[in-house]
Amino acid sequence: MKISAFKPQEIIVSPSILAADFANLAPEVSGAHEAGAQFIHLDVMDGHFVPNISFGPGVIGKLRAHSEALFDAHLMISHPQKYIEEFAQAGCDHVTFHIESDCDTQEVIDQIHSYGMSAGLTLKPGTDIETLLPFVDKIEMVLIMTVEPGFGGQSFMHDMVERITIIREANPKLHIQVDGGVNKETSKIVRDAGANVLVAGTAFFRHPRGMKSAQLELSQ
Ligand SMILES: O=C(CO)[C@H](O)[C@H](O)COP(=O)(O)O
Ligand SMILES: [Co+2]
Repeated sequence: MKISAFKPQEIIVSPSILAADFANLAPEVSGAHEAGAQFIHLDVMDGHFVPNISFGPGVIGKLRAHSEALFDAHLMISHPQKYIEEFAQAGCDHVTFHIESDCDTQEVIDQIHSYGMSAGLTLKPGTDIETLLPFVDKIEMVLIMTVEPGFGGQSFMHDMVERITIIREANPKLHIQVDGGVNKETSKIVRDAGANVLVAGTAFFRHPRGMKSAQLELSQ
């Protein structure tokens, strides 16, 4: 699945498997797609760029056979340039990395594109949004973090919402993804501001009435 199959006006839910049952990841991923999610958000953490360790290309490669959803990797790692080929081979369709990573930003964007994947850039809440502006015409998606990266289940940072408007004005054709504390209430706020890709971990996989209810609440 390619991101070009989706329009930036289209509302897309990207469930973060960080909140799924790690002992049952294959049915969690296939169930999310069956519930209507068109992306699967894969939070890769190296214990260095962020204080947490999650999973890597090995796990993603095993999951690939269980879903036709767009595999949307969010790399929270210090040296993304070392691993792009591995994420491509694992079956990722899209790779987002952090502008604070220790790499040449344009070189990593080009590397991602060279494997036929779409590229995304993101930034921590404390990083100036202006740093992203030189790249908005070079990538397919911007990810606005609405929590400090590293852990699921945190509260949505309302003061990040104005970043969505800034990016939407800078490039109306970009996909704008929001990640962190997205639920029934906050999804409306970010959609109204111009975001179209909604990452949800806790609100999706731990919804009391299941994934289909979560999908409906996040996209309506
Ligand atoms: O990138 C992330 C954390 O760094 C996760 O994608 C995010 O936190 C999703 O979890 P939740 O919806 O529970 O906030
Ligand atoms: Co994420």
